[in-house]
Amino acid sequence: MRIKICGITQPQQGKAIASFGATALGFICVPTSPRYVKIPQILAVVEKLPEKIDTIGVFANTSIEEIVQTVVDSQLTGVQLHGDESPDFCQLLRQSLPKVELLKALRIRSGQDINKAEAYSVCVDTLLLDAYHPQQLGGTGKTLDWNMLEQFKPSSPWFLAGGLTPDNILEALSQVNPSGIDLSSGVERSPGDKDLDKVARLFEKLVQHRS
Ligand SMILES: O=C(O)c1ccccc1NCC(=O)[C@H](O)[C@H](O)COP(=O)(O)O
Repeated sequence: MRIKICGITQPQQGKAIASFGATALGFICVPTSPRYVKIPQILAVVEKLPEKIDTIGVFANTSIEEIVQTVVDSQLTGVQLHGDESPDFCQLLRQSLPKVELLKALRIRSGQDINKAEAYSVCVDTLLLDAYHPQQLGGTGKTLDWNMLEQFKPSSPWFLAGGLTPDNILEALSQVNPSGIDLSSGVERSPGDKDLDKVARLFEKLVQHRS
């Protein structure tokens, strides 16, 4: 299972989280977020990481030019679209970045939002299901209604996100079967400042899940 820790801002924390076993780190490229990082800050983290880890830039409702520039300059391996981007936008971005993993986040409020998944499955590599919040796009700490996802089996791989913590991860994984999990505020001291003790506890729980 892929394990993505999102909202990384500090090189030493990124390196430590990679050594615990994260398979992907996320960088918030959304200026209104308290976890916002610019290109030099992302590069400072990326340069300390082992090559095999995925590095994902998270964007929302911005231009293709801005995304491409950030991906190239920050040496990112993936782009997560976390706003209201349409399938057409995803397809255009794919043409500009054919070798970069493309993820589309869907913020789930109802079954209707889940039904949108298939339209994106054909134009992105991976889906990410996050909780809906009326004011915030992500990093909200709100959980999804996992019951709604018990039968969710899209044609592309998908991450479960939204309010996951070391305390609830086993319960979540007992109900749903994602290809990966994504955590941010559940392993933080404050926005952008990861709590390495919580990250360690998460990986202990994931060992229990496997055995
Ligand atoms: O984390 C942010 O501040 C953020 C801001 C704007 C768009 C997306 C953002 N985060 C995206 C993520 O992938 C988070 O990991 C995801 O929303 C889960 O967050 P949490 O509920 O805190 O685990």
